[in-house]
Amino acid sequence: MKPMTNLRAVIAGQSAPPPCDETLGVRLTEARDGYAKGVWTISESLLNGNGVIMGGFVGAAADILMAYAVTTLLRDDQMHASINLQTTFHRPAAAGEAEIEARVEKFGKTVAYVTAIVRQNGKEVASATSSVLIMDKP
Ligand SMILES: CC(C)(COP(=O)(O)OP(=O)(O)OC[C@H]1O[C@@H](n2cnc3c(N)ncnc32)[C@H](O)[C@@H]1OP(=O)(O)O)[C@@H](O)C(=O)NCCC(=O)NCCSC(=O)Cc1ccccc1
Repeated sequence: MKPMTNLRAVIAGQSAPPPCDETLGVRLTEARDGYAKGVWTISESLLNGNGVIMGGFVGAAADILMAYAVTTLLRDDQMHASINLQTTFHRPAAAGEAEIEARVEKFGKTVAYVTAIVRQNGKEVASATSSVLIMDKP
């Protein structure tokens, strides 16, 4: 495995984001108290055969913001991993800009329950839920 990126350092502006953020075009704009917000610049390279954005990429973008929301509540000696991800596609997403907001709904000792909403042109494009395992760093 490659070295880990410390998401707390990313939030603090002290580290570059992990490669997946750049690959997908997701940029964190705010993260605090179990909440994270970001802008997703959606490339045409993510279009599917129907001419809309492939649903898996929409879920992945939401997953990225949910990770930042959880990170705001972690101790420095903790890390996390998503253990499931469910995305509902309310409208097709198009190439261009979208906004993503993520919230930790419940932060337990070992599992956090997180939701996210993806909006484009002021309309809800997708909503996502995820359970996230909280672990001690090795
Ligand atoms: C169509 C339906 C599933 C159901 O709609 P209904 O319950 O009948 O509701 P309604 O008709 O009210 O429509 C709701 C809103 O949607 C809008 N709209 C609809 N169609 C289009 C359109 N063509 N283009 C633009 N907009 C369209 C429509 O104007 C309305 O918007 P509005 O309220 O006026 O602003 C809708 O929820 C939807 O498109 N969800 C997203 C599904 C999605 O993107 N999935 C992920 C990608 S699939 C994948 O990756 C797998 C794959 C891989 C490879 C190859 C192939 C597949």
